[in-house]
Amino acid sequence: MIQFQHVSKIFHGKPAVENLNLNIAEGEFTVLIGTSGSGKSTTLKMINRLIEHDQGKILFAGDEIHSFKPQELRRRMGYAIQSIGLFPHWTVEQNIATVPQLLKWPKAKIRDRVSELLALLHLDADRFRGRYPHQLSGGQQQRVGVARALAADPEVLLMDEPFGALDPVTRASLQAEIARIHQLSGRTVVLVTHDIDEALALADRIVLLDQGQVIQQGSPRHLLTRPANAFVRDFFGRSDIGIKLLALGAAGAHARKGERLPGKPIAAAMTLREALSEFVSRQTELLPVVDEQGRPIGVLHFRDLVKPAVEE
Ligand SMILES: Nc1ncnc2c1ncn2[C@@H]1O[C@H](COP(=O)(O)OP(=O)(O)OP(=O)(O)O)[C@@H](O)[C@H]1O
Repeated sequence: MIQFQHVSKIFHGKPAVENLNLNIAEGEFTVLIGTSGSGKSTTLKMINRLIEHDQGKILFAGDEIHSFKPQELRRRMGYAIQSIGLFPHWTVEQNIATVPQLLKWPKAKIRDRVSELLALLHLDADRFRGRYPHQLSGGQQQRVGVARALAADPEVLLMDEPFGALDPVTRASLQAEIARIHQLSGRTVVLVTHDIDEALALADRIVLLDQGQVIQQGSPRHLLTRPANAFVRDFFGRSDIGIKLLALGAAGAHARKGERLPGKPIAAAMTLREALSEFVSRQTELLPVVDEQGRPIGVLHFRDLVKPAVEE
């Protein structure tokens, strides 16, 4: 879907991105992560030509991005950023409708789409569509920013620290929304973050950058279990790697199916990292597991945390 071939960007004689090769498949959730100044935002902005690359080729859907008009690229790619960039004198509805208006969608279709997106992001349409950005909390503004990026159902969603500056609870709930939207829509997503747990929770593929170069790329499990060098190991936190691996597994996949146990159950979708916390805080070695509808599916055994999943 998006390919970088030997791409470099040089600012004032210094490369911000150097000889970058990336292949982002359609439908894939790619997370760009790295130290501050490693070139993450520059890489993202080169995709929709907010920054023009100096060397190499960037292909979108098979064609060099210079063959597209920047406006066309930006209509086909939603873009959400930390500072949100909502228009202050426009209502929530007008902000979300920016691209559909440009595309001259009929009024009724725009209204329906705004309602649909507000519902998707858990904002009550009747209460929020007429409000102005200053009448919203920071988290609500970020939700509207994400809704705006999704409005015209873009082929690609580009996000630069979209959940930055949020409290951990709101951040976790927006992360869950994005994961759900990605699963439902099957859209290609490229997200920049410096939050390792966010990257591990969301990514199909992580691209770790340092000083404008890719140090390693692969699935979260691959980077945690087969780090290419000491930098990668240190970046993901040597002592913490086991705990981070637990965050990649779900209780449902590790539960012994068919077993039953009374007591307060945990959800099948709970990560093994959270389950570990439950084992310790409840001082138990067995936890009943239920599915989304609350039906019992089995029992998670403490000792099974370190075994491969029954099915994953
Ligand atoms: N417009 C610009 N002019 C000059 N230098 C720039 C410009 N934009 C970025 N740079 C430089 O390019 C390098 C990469 O910047 P970039 O913003 O891509 O990094 P980043 O990984 O997104 O960093 P952070 O996590 O701090 O946001 C940095 O050294 C930065 O100072």
